[in-house]
Amino acid sequence: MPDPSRPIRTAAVIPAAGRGVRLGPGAPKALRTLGGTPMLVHAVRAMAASRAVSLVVVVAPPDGAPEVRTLLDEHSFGRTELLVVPGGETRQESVRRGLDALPDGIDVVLVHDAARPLVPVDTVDAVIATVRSGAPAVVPALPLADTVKQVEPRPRGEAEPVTGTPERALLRAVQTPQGFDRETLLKAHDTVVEGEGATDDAGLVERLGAPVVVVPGHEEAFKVTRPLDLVLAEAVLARRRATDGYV
Ligand SMILES: Nc1ccn([C@@H]2O[C@H](COP(=O)(O)OP(=O)(O)OP(=O)(O)O)[C@@H](O)[C@H]2O)c(=O)n1
Ligand SMILES: C[C@](O)(CO)[C@H](O)COP(=O)(O)O
Repeated sequence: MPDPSRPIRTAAVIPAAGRGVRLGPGAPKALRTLGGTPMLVHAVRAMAASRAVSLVVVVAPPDGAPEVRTLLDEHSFGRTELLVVPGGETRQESVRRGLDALPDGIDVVLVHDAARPLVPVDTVDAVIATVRSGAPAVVPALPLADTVKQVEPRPRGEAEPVTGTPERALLRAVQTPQGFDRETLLKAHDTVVEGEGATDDAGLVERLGAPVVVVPGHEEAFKVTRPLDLVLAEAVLARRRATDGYV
């Protein structure tokens, strides 16, 4: 039985073990710089900016945990505690390793892509507040600007037959941090096996049949995936530095 007088503790797991193949050749994506600072450092700062987040678990490239620890030790994240663990071959495996490192006493868990370095703190806080108010799984998301077609996939270069057009007003593009009641997220990772097609943590929870809710996301929480995203991220960061004194 949970002790109602114990304060709710929130931790963030940051999967940062991806290679960044779509960004092109270079260092692992999380270690590439944005305005001279590694993307991962921006992502950790974004989580530490929330007063609710007391611990950040960074999931480093599988053979790079000591280097990532050294890099993070060169920066200050206020009172937020940091752990660094090695990641796995897939995002799901990397998140699982981060969850395994969580100490007792954490009730709410955020999972946040290192590849979304510029998520504003208001979005982080809105996700946490919604989990704390009783929702077991919360995702920030935005309506789509484009119409979406379902297709029969064909090899690259071949025309793909369209099989349907989902109603756009019912669709949302999902971002991170996604927020969870810890037990729900652990159960989802324990239950849903890799390869069942979940591309995010909320997708694992959906497969349990547990409710997932959406709160408004933010345009600046976009994922740095392709080279053009890096151009946009540099521009957003330069504007923040010029107008908000952001580091
Ligand atoms: N084995 C993996 C794969 C991905 N990630 C992390 O999951 C997040 C979202 O993944 P994505 O943007 O797809 O990153 P990459 O896998 O690095 O990109 P790509 O698919 O282009 O290689 C990133 O922060 C990435 O570091 C991870 O921790 N472990
Ligand atoms: C978790 C995520 O960022 C939500 O949009 C996304 O699903 C990650 O996908 P990726 O292909 O692993 O980047």
